[in-house]
Parts: sequence; C-alpha cells; structure tokens
Amino acid sequence: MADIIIKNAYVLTMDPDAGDIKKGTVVIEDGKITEIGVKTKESADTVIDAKGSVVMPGLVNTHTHAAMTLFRGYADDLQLAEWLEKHIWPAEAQLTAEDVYRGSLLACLEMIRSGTTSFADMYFFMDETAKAVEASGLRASLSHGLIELWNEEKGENDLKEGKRFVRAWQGAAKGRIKTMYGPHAPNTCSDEFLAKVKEAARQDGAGLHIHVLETEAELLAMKERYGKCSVHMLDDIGFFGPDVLAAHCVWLSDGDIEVLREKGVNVSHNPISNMKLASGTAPVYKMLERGVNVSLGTDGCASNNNLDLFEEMKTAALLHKLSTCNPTALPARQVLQMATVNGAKALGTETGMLKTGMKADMIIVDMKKPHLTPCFDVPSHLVYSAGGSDVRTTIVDGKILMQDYRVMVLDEQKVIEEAQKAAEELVARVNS
Ligand SMILES: O=c1[nH]cnc2c1ncn2[C@@H]1O[C@H](CO)[C@@H](O)[C@H]1O
Ligand SMILES: [Zn+2]
Repeated sequence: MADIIIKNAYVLTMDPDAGDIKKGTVVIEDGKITEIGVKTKESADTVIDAKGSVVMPGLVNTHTHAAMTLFRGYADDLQLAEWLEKHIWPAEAQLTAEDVYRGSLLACLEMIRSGTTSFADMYFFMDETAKAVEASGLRASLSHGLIELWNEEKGENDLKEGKRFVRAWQGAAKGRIKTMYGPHAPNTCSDEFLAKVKEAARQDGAGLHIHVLETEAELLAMKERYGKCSVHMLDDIGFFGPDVLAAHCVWLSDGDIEVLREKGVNVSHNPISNMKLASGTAPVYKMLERGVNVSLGTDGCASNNNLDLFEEMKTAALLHKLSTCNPTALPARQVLQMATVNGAKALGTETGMLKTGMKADMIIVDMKKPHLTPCFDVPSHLVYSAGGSDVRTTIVDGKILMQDYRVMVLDEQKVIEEAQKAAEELVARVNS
C-alpha cells in the first residue's frame, strides 16, 4: 500500500523523457515517487483528487537569507553598499539566536505557502535555521556566513563556527538538511581566506555558497586589489567546481561565463534583488545559451521583499526579454526548468523532477481561478499568470506540509505573531 496517490492532475513532470501527462497519477511511498502515469492499481492512505490542478516539482530557491524576513520592508530604496553597511549590518549586530529562529520559521511558513520545497541559505545562528527547517519539514542546504573583512581573527572564528555547523548538521532532519561553507563574497573575504575555506570544504565533502560579482563596485574593487575580476581570482585559487553555488553573477564578461561553464559552477540568479538594489542585469540568456547551470533565488526579504518564486520566475522571464530586446528569450518552460531541475542540480538533491525513484517533493497548483482562466498552456500560466498563493498543497520527502491551503506542520498564527514581536523588539534595540 502506498502513502499518497494524487490523481486526475495535469502532471508537469519536468522530465524530458516523460513530458506532461494531461490527466495523470502520481504515487508516493516512503518519501519517494514510486509510480507516475495515467492510472494506478495501487491504493493509499491518502488519495488526493487534483482535478483542475497541476502537480509539479516543488520550486527550489537557491539563494536566500531566511531569517531576513524580520527585515522585510525595513530599509528600502537604497544603494547596496549603504543598505548593507549603514542599515542591515548594524541591525544584524543586534540579532539573537531566538530572532533567527523566529525569522527562519516565518520564512519556512512563507515558502510552504508559496510552493518552495527546498532552499539554500547563508546566515548567522544557523543552528536556529536548521531547527526551523527540521520543524517545518522543508529541505535545505544551509551555511554559516563567513565575513572575514581582512581581519584574521574574525576569519578564524567565523571559519571555526562554519566548520562546527557543517559537521553538526550534515544529513540531519532525515537527510533533508545538507550543509555548506558560506564565504560571503570576494570583496568581503581575502583570497587567502577563501582558499582556506575551500580546503575546509574539500576535507568535509561539503559545498560552497558565495555571492559573486553582484555589483560593479565589487568588480572595480577586485580589479584594483588583484588586477582581475572575482571570477578569475576565484578560479586562480582553485575555488571553483560543481560543488560551488555562486549567487548573483551580474557583472560577468564572456570570459567569466566560459570559466563558470568549464568549472561546472552553479549560478543562482536573483532578478528581483538585482532590480531592487539596481545592481545590474546578469547575462542569464548568454549563460543559459553556453550551458551554465542557472537556477533562481529570491535573496533575503530585505531586498525582494518576499520569498515567492512564482514572482521570481515571471521577473526573470520579463527582465531577459527586455534586456536582450528578444521576446523569445527565456520562454516559460525554460524558466520553470531554472526553478526546478536546475535548482535541484545546484543543491545536489534528487528532486526537481517528477520521476519514479526521485524524492517526493512536489506542489499542487490550483488552476480554477479567475486569473488562470482560460488555460491553453500550463507552463505559460505558471510563469506569467500564477502566484505563490495559488499553491494549494505542498509535499516534501513524501510528507504533506500543506493540504488544501491548510498548513499542517506549523501553528501559522503563532509563527506570525512571534515573528512580528521579534522584529519589533529587534528594531527597538537597534534604535535605542
Ligand atoms: O544581496 C546581498 N548582497 C550582499 N550581502 C547580502 C545580500 N543580501 C544579504 N546579504 C548579507 O549576507 C550576509 C549573510 O552571510 C548577511 O550579512 C546579509 O545581510
Ligand atoms: Zn544574498
């Protein structure tokens, strides 16, 4: 007997061999997809009739800072350097472990509601984010942010904590948690420090999550310090490989794109954050054309200001049509692939596709809505017309986290109230 059967759904498998099944069935057992097709002979404890809905792989957010939900709308309409150094970092200096737990739990709730089933995070007090992931049932790749700022002692301490975290949580929450090293950026960490972090990651068999060439200011600072850009500096110290997740990658030359492709680096594109902070336009069309694995991320809620990957998909599609003056750039299906298949590849998880044997991370999107009527093409609707609030059911590792808009794993009102309180008290401390 299976655990869950989803029937009568439009199945968007994202599996190139299987394609879409217009009226299909997905069978889930022991956290995995055991059958996919038109009909099944199986029976199950839970049978979901998904008539009028789409079942698809859960979305993968490859770059965020979950606890920054507490800073949602806290400092808007500013230059990145001023935003980070004058507003965000002073506020982060007042953060407590409890705050990070409240903020992370709020983020998990928001992700469950908007169809994100796994995410990559880089922040502080990461034990708390890990606990929130454990409690919420989501899947995540977590890293402690290492910000050396050319201070050897700070670097050592950060790396020590990063290492402790990597070892403490690798494989936790029944394998849903993976850990990574999170050196912040090439303009906040020295080349020597980055090489040390790379070595630690190699020893632990852990991945690396880093911001790369988010701003022109970073590019100019790198040229002045090293006589080369971040990509070449990182390449020269042996940093790159398929275990690296590079967020932003806005200010790339054609040569940089070639390095990223050759080394199998995974890029997390964050169009809304890049637009909001006016960081620039990442050459996503070119990267995809050359075969770089580009996925999607929201970045933190201080620069987005939500975690809705449906919004991110639409924005990515529109931004690259506009920036290339080419309406055929980033068609809907390719954008869906970025948010599912490419994201799963970036995090190295057996998810991102509905396929027998894969982990059962999937969402059911309600298509019986005024703004989704009529429906000629499902991928088009998912990218251009739908929003995170159209997700009715969210399943991770074969467990139902939200069923028919009801979150099963968290006390929603309590999570919201406690996050609100934590945010208010935090800002009061910052201003006192
Ligand atoms: O867009 C961004 N660019 C650079 N840093 C960021 C961005 N968003 C958040 N952080 C910062 O990264 C650190 C986590 O390691 C935090 O200090 C967070 O505020
Ligand atoms: Zn970031």
